[in-house]
Amino acid sequence: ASPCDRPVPATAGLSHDKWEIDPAELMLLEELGSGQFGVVRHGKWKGSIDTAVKMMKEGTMSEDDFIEEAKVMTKLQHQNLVQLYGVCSKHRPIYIVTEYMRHGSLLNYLRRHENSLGGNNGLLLDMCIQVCKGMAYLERHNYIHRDLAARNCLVGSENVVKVADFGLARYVLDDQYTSSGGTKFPIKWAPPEVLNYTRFSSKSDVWAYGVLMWEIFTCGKMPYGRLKNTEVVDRVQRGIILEKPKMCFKEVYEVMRKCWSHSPEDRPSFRLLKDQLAVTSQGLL
Ligand SMILES: CNC(=O)Nc1cc(-c2cccc(-n3cnc4cc(C(C)(C)C)ccc4c3=O)c2C)cn(C)c1=O
Repeated sequence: ASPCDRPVPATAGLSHDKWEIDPAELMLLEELGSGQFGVVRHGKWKGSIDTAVKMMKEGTMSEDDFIEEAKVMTKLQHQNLVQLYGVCSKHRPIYIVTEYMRHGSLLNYLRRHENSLGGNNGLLLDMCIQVCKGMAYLERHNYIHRDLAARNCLVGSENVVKVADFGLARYVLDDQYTSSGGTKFPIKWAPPEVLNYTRFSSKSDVWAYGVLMWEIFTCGKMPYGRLKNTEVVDRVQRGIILEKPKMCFKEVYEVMRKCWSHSPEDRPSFRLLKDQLAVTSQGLL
């Protein structure tokens, strides 16, 4: 449309593309690792703000759809969500710039600190509660994660835990990851309705959250051990659930079991889980 008949955007933010970051303001530092979309580096934004910069490998992501969604994602702000600062979309590869978490993934943190975390039910339960708060915020905003797991949570200073990469699963082009038959599909975190119909919802996130609680209380064990994906699908569909981790209070295991109710309606919301875990935590500690 010609500029004259294009409506003036309601808020200044829209007109100045405030989700667009000028790459000249970014200083790229050491490599942090690589994920579904390629290499991620530590970076400094405007000279002082610590960031993580995902450099999107060509062909790994439906970029235009993501750039559209980024406008929504930058508005999701909570102390237990890894903040999306913005994108550099005027060049290729595009960059996704987020908050930096100094201790890396929760899964590696649990495995590295098993000895000090092992007996500390208070700390482990606090980690569960932090993730639950982040997920309750997403639930309130009708936002589904689609790949909640300890590997997709990050740890900052003072044992802060935040949920990362929420909603990004929708933009992955690798069908080994997106189709439930694919080798990269997170079968062990998926409820029956996702295994059978890929029907994602906040209640499928709640199932995955139960598995994440199990990961936390086992200090990062692989759910179902070395069972093949087909064996896990069979067990989940027959209602066989993960056993209680040795060091876990039975009241906490009860919460996990509710997250693994076969039908989504019987699973608690994150809102309810948050309150239940707070009560359990006061009762036990
Ligand atoms: C020492 N500190 C750090 O390492 N800190 C950090 C490491 C990473 C990091 C590094 C390498 C790879 C990945 N990674 C992992 N899994 C992913 C999974 C997906 C989905 C779509 C499959 C869910 C998408 C992107 C990623 C992804 O970028 C991350 C998050 C990100 N952030 C914010 C940090 O503070």
